[in-house]
Amino acid sequence: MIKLEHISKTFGDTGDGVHAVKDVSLEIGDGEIFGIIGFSGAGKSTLVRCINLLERPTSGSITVNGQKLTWMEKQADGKSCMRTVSPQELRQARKKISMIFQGFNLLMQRTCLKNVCFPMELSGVPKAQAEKKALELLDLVGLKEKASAYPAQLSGGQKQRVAIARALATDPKVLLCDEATSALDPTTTNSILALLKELNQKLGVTVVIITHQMSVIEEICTRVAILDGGEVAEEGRVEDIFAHPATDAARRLVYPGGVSAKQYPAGTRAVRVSFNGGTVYDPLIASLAIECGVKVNILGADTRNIDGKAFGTMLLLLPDDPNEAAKALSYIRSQPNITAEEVEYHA
Ligand SMILES: Nc1ncnc2c1ncn2[C@@H]1O[C@H](COP(=O)(O)OP(=O)(O)OP(=O)(O)O)[C@@H](O)[C@H]1O
Repeated sequence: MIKLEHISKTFGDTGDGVHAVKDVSLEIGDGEIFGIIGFSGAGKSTLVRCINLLERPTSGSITVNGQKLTWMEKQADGKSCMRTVSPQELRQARKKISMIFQGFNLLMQRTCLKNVCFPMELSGVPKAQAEKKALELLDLVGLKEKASAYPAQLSGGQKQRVAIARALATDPKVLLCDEATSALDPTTTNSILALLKELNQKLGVTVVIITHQMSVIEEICTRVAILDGGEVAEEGRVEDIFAHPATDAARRLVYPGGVSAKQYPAGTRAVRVSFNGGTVYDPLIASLAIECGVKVNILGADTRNIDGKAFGTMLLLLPDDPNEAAKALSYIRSQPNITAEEVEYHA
């Protein structure tokens, strides 16, 4: 379990410094794949780097794998001050909290095998034992045949696989992924996300992913926190956030293009249909035509399929005939897992 309590981080002076993270509290369960998403500058990297104290928070308590890494302590003058574990305890704790990065951070003069051996060398694991484990890990990430290749000879996706193998060398319980797929093309991104999901299931490792791409969250996370201006704007199950993005930040991330009615002429009647997790591709438009004899046009759509369920919104043009429009509206409203609102038009 990762428990963050009232984490704040200010760079520079507390007065006029940058408040990168403001009073963030989160709990991430063992074995979860948890996403932290936000726009550039929202404080994602800073927050995730607080989890392993690569960044020391200004205040707040951090507990990882049952161990308090920072905590607040009352002083004689009544003020609270932050305490941290000793450097030696932190080194031990970090073995169980690995991290991968957007830029892979591989050692370019070392072969893939030696890169994976590196954390084991630091821990004093005998060479033969380290090499045996490194080969197993390279096999696990599908790159055994690249053991003696150098990072420069690998593609971006392969480099990230080596970085993942290296991150697993200390048998971590937590894997922090800082924009780990942002430098990769969509196909490679998907293969790395599939690998992370597989490792989560096989090894039970807790995965924390920070990203600015909702598609990454959608692909593998079960829960997500949305950071906005250093604060948690929203937190919850991915499908709930997709169904009902309650904050402006969530709406901008979930539906960046939005579905706007403003581009259509005044007087047009339309209905905004929100899909709240029913079976995907329920043939709403077709059944409107067949069961009600009403034809509607799709003006815009921004829908997503998450685990076989439909989320998102669709803007439908209602027929000019008021009776037909009423019929269509009442049919749409009678459908399960759908909400419908008539859209107001402005000239
Ligand atoms: N070392 C630093 N010194 C001063 N300010 C910093 C430092 N690191 C981050 N910041 C500031 O803290 C804020 C949050 O930055 P952070 O990198 O955590 O955001 P982010 O959400 O990860 O952004 P991005 O997606 O662009 O990486 C930004 O305003 C940034 O300029």
